[in-house]
Amino acid sequence: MSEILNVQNLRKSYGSITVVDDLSFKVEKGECLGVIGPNGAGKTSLFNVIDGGVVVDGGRITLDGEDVTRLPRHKRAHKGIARAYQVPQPFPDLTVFENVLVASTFAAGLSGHEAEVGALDVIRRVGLNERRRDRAGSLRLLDRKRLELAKALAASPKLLLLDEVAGGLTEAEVDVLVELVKSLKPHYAIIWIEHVAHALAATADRLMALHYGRKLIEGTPDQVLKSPEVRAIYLGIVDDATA
Ligand SMILES: Nc1ncnc2c1ncn2[C@@H]1O[C@H](COP(=O)(O)OP(=O)(O)OP(=O)(O)O)[C@@H](O)[C@H]1O
Repeated sequence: MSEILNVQNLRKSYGSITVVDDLSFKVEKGECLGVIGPNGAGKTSLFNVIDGGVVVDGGRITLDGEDVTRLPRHKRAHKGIARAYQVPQPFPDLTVFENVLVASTFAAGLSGHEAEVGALDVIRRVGLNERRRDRAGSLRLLDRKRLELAKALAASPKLLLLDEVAGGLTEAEVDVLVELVKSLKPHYAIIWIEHVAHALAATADRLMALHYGRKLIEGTPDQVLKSPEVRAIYLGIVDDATA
């Protein structure tokens, strides 16, 4: 496997509040790193500094060996960082195909036939082929999540940032999404922020728990979810051993 993202000693503060505190980790192609932490732990802030929405105060971010720390967001997108959001916001009056075509045209810089082929390919991969002519506004939530993923994939990313994409889904729908993310895993480096811990446990190779912007622990899902620190701080459970 090849290293796609390497983050070293990242720091970001807003005044006296440090939201990303000396954070270092790596993600390889074919790997999914799950990120958990209580509200306000700095998970969204971490995605913001990785995708270039927010400029870091210190540290270094490399993508596939190239330093992107000072690049603006749109340039990082062209280099291969794509993000899918919790609340999909497609153009509701455009079809599924047209929405993805917009992404493959502008984010991937494709045009004409190439853009159309690229859009149809990712639509198939997320399981929306049957619905490609439907208005995005008519889709149920799971299909809107699929469309959100297709738009991110249309940019031909190396690194896929999944920002609480399981939010709002039923248990059965989460299972479908988990299978979809698993099918994508071999082709990308994935970081998945999620409050639905069992979705991450089923998908991620490693979990990283954040607390006040700091890495609390990183390890296999089992190691992290069973660790006394995570149980105490993230899940609010105090073991006898830590009480
Ligand atoms: N632009 C900003 N200015 C000031 N404080 C900010 C800003 N953005 C985030 N914060 C603060 O940074 C901290 C981390 O927020 P962040 O949204 O990254 O946490 P989170 O782990 O994603 O939380 P949640 O699970 O609720 O989404 C919070 O205390 C938040 O209030």
